[in-house]
Amino acid sequence: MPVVSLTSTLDILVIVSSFAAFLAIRDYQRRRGLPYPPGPRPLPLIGNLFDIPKTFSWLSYLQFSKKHGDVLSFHVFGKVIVVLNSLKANKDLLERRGDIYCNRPVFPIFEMMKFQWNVAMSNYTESLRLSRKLLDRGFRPAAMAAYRPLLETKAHALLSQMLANPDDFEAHLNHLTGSLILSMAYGYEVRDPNDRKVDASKNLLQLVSKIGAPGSLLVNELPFLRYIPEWLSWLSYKPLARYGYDLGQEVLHGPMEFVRGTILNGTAQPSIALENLQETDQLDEPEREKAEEVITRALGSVYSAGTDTTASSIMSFIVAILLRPEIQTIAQKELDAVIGRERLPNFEDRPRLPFVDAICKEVSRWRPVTPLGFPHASTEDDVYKGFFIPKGAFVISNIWAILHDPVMYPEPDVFKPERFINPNGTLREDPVLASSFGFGRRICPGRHLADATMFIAISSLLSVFNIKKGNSVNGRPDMYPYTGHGVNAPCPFTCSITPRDRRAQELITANAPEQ
Ligand code: HEM
Repeated sequence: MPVVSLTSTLDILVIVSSFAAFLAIRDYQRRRGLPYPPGPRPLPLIGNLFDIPKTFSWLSYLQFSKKHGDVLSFHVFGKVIVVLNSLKANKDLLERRGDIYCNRPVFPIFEMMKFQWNVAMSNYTESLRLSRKLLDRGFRPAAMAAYRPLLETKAHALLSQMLANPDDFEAHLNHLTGSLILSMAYGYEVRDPNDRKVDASKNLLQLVSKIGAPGSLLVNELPFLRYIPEWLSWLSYKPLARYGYDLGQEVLHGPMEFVRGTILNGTAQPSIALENLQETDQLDEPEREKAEEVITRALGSVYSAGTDTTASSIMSFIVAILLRPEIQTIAQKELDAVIGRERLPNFEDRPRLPFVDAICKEVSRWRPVTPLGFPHASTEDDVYKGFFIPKGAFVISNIWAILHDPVMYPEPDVFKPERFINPNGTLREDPVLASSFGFGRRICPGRHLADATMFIAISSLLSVFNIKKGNSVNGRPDMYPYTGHGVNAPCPFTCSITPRDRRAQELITANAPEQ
């Protein structure tokens, strides 16, 4: 008996080693002998699984890049993940070779959620191209100029909510960004502070940001785990997928059903949905259905991507003021000199408010809300700097590394709006900052809206409120931890937001929009 079992063990070893050798030779031939980009040494089978932390992975990638160079590769269960840590590598690949790096990687959990309808998850297909066209048109700078009165009104509503209930500042910021998108995209006015539509998009983005990073969920690395049946409750991914599916469908169809209802009863408000649906009127049936699908997908995608991102950035602005209160004093001096105390700021003031503008820029640099952007995937084998990048590789932009480069930005971890002010007091434009919105064909279509929202919210808050430290954060003053997820937001904290004086309070009340 022992002889037989020894033989079979040897047999298995021979079969496994031969298979591994076969895979290694096939891989070598495919690479034509070229190496993968450098990185930490992978373990057999699991590869670098344990080298990729579930949170704050951008910091680990940055450390690895100091040892191995700006283009890294990691291997997890045979999947190749390439991380680009410099502006040059991102521009060379994602922009100059944008036709190769325009797909999105496959995430089994998102397939289980049937989430491919979302533009951010979709490959660069014809339907995606049409959705992008619609979004690029709907959120282009000229369109943003037309939305300025809406943005200003929403900022005034933010101020009056802050005055009434300052402790709920996070909810008010989500309300601002969510209600803006719902109004622009669907003509839907959010009246209730607990509106489910705002919560649904925020919850969806938070879920996606938690489960969509490499190494964050085992089913993404071992797709067969998706078949674990539901009765093995704590091992099965099916309940999570169903929760994500339901949330996704609510975000995709809820507001569009609202628009269709208002068209039928004649109360539809101007919106990107209405404008595009009207254009489909002349189309015949199959084309019309396809066009409606493009509109639904495109707008569902901005609704899910545009709320939590901008709100989290404005939360980081509050954290920055708590850490460097003197910045608030300088900004308020500038606001008082340019605008006075008799009115609230508007977009026409922006060119004369370089310091406030520098604060907005520094927030995006200091705490980029999507430090790793969203992964691209390559559509064919490629070679860069002599390294082999296989078709289907995950390609990740380490936006954090670019915006924390100490040569470009000395003392990168310190919040310093001054770095964007020229010696003559004017604003220093910095094209590198655009990296916070990604690269190439998949660059964020909402970047102009995000920029305008941040300016109007930050300038309005500074003009009438004093933001100061609250009690403490978990007993540790001056510590403002972040989630470390794909959307990197501050963890809940307290602070005091009070009107600067009686005049400020009157201004807020006088400008509060009617509910
Ligand atoms: C501070 C705010 C924001 C930041 C930092 C941000 C950043 C990003 C980044 C890094 C990407 C991935 C780009 C790439 O793949 O290279 C992205 C994609 C996207 N963003 Fe934003 N974003 C913000 C706000 C918004 C807003 C307000 C909207 C909606 C109006 C929006 C809609 C989208 C969509 C739909 C995509 C997917 C694009 C695609 O896959 O083709 N984002 N964003």
